[in-house]
Amino acid sequence: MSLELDKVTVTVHRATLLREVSLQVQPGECLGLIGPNGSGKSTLMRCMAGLRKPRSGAIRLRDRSLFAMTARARAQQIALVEQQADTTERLTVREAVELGRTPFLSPVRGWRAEDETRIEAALQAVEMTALADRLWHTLSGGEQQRVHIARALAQAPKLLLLDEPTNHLDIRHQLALLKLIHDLPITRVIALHDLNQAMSCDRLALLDGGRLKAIGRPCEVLTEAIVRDSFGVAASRSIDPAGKHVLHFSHAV
Ligand SMILES: Nc1ncnc2c1ncn2[C@@H]1O[C@H](COP(=O)(O)OP(=O)(O)OP(=O)(O)O)[C@@H](O)[C@H]1O
Repeated sequence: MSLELDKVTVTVHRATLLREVSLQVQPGECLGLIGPNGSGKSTLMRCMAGLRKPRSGAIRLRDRSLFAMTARARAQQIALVEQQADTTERLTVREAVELGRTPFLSPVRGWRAEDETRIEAALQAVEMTALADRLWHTLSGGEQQRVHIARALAQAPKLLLLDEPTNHLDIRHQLALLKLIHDLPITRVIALHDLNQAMSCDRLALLDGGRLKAIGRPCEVLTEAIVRDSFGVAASRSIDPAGKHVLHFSHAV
């Protein structure tokens, strides 16, 4: 599922949050979204999910305008895991994950065995099967985050958008989640703060002050000069024994 943004500009009152951002996400690609705090990553994610309409510019999902689609049609294709998601409902973990199947249900299309299978697989993928009957509000931050991801997986999206999904997760669950995302055969956009984790994406898009500053292969985008300029950090880069580029940060500049 391809996604194309053409000169997307978002304003709030007099502030411009995104300025003429144009990019294409190719089918099956994992595009990492990086940038300092406040650079516009979450705003761009919400635009890509169809939750925020740009003031100008176009967003097309496989050649179709995102905003010409109904919310239900969008939800059948796109899943978004937001940075801060909460619910006041008294839900169990399983019920929270079942919400991922809502876009596919209708009066003529009830709950099926296929939905059940997807719920079980999603719970298993994030290692939450054992906690399936626990109440959502009793979970830790990291466990809640894993449930959000399970809900998005249960949605079986063609485009998966993840806004800092490793937030709250311990290092084992961070690595397990990144591997899970890496192995998914669908189009993915993932906002990450950890620049070394971002190195594993197929390509990176760097936002700075609401503008797209660079897009390309991770080793092209995350140069020492760009890290200094956009993130204000002195860094050096090396290649580890597995052939992966690794950034070493020394101090703020
Ligand atoms: N409703 C709003 N009114 C005014 N400014 C806003 C509004 N929403 C977001 N902003 C501002 O827009 C900018 C971009 O915010 P956004 O959340 O997209 O950044 P981000 O790159 O995701 O940041 P972070 O890395 O801190 O999560 C920020 O400066 C933020 O303060």
